[in-house]
Amino acid sequence: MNDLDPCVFVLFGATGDLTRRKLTPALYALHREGLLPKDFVVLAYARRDKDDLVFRADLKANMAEFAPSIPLDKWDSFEQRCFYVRGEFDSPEGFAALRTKLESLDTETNTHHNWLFYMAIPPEQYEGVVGHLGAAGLSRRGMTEQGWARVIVEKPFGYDLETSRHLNAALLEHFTEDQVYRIDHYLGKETVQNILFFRFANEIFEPLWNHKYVDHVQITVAEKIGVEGRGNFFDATGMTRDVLQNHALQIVSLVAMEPPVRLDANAIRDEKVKAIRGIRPIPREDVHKLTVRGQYDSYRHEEGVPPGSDTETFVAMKFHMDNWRWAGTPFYVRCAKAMPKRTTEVAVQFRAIPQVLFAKMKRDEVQPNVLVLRIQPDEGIFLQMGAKQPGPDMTLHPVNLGFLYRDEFKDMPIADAYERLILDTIRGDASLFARGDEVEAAWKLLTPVLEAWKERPHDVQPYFTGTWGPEKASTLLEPGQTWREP
Ligand SMILES: NC(=O)C1=CN([C@@H]2O[C@H](COP(=O)(O)OP(=O)(O)OC[C@H]3O[C@@H](n4cnc5c(N)ncnc54)[C@H](OP(=O)(O)O)[C@@H]3O)[C@@H](O)[C@H]2O)C=CC1
Ligand SMILES: O=C1O[C@H](COP(=O)(O)O)[C@@H](O)[C@H](O)[C@H]1O
Repeated sequence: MNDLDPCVFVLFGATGDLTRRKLTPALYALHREGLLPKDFVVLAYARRDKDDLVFRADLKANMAEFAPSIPLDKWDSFEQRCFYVRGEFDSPEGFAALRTKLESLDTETNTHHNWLFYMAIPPEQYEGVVGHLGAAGLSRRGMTEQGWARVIVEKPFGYDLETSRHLNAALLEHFTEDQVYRIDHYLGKETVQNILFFRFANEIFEPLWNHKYVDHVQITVAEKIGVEGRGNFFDATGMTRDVLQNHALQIVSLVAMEPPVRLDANAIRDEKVKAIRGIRPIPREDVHKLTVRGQYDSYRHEEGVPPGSDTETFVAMKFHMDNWRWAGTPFYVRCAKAMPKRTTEVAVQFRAIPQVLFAKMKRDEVQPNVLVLRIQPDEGIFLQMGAKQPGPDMTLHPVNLGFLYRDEFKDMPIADAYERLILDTIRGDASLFARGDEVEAAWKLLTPVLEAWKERPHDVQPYFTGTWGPEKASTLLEPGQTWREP
């Protein structure tokens, strides 16, 4: 056991997809590994007529469906920690009953009035639930002497700049920013966290990490799958809102940021928000030159997608950075579904050599160095170098230096991102969570682009499933640059 604060994990959305697919396995895995606080209980607040026993059976069924490989050897002790209270989201009486239940759990289970509220619910319900928590005295804004209250909010954090500001204001009416944990599950991925370690624990790369040595950076978030039955949700959202605004921009900020003054939540997030603010706004007249949208061929036949939909399943953007470190080094970001493979990577392409020694070779025979941070799958880091191919000729051959997590950390499987992030909320460490100003900075950059796209809906280019997207994406690149095939 550990010295984490005891607490109650109050779950809103106990029957939802996120709870079934992600939260149940993560909570149980943490319990099984002995990583939860000794005194820790899960309390679901939901509208369906159930009791503790039915709720526990449902959780067990989630494990069978979504995490069958995790042994249930410690299930009995886990389910003893799980409770259910019935209530509506719009009922003050329901929230009063929740308060009574919390207080009785605090006494019975020694959870010290520490409450963690998880919003695994549709975003349109956030404001109402948070308001009721405030009205019932559960948010305990600014009160610390009686234990802590924290709220975990799931993406999307708004739909554009205005709605994100509205959501932040609604949260801050009842909680302080320090109490709010906005989850972006990419930040819980081991290899995304490793971007920070790789950059700031290795002296050799930091001097090269700037416009003088880096020609450009490519960030790819590619999924092999299409919308997989989520057509309704996805068609109203699109790839830009679903992935680029959050996951991809979080990666951009970690790659582009300056070293934080210390490794704490606000110092890290101060630098990340500066990095996002450093991206040059895309003027309306340049939107069609700096962004490309695509849609995979069978998208309009997916369930829930209207026949004439112009929603993008592929998006690529070119970002110029208006800061000292990256001036003149573009960042290319592409996020897409129905790609040839599932892969997320950062490729830092260094500048070409001056060509003096190899003047007789064609330019593209001397490939510039590329550093690839592979975030998933086959997590690892590779540095592409040029080496002499054995033999009588002076032939250059690209080779890789690198490591794979699965070889290097054999007995340390990579945990699911939700495990790490839930643990951090209990620890009270918000380093891997998006702060309100970061989210707003991202929307400030993208909202004008989304607005401009509305005027040119037919710019969405078709592409074949299993290809790297529309040809037009290459028009974003500068001469001599090509999109990588990860
Ligand atoms: N699913 C995923 O993989 C991911 C989800 N998210 C985010 O997580 C959140 C939840 O998503 P997801 O689980 O997919 O959503 P679901 O629609 O599957 O689940 C919603 C949950 O909220 C409950 N709920 C909705 N309205 C009410 C209401 N008026 N009163 C009481 N309960 C209500 C539902 O209860 P009931 O069963 O009674 O209707 C259900 O438990 C969303 O914000 C989503 O964007 C983020 C990343 C990934
Ligand atoms: O948030 C989301 O992310 C997933 C991709 O996550 P990954 O961990 O599998 O890379 C994406 O499929 C989904 O549309 C989006 O909402």
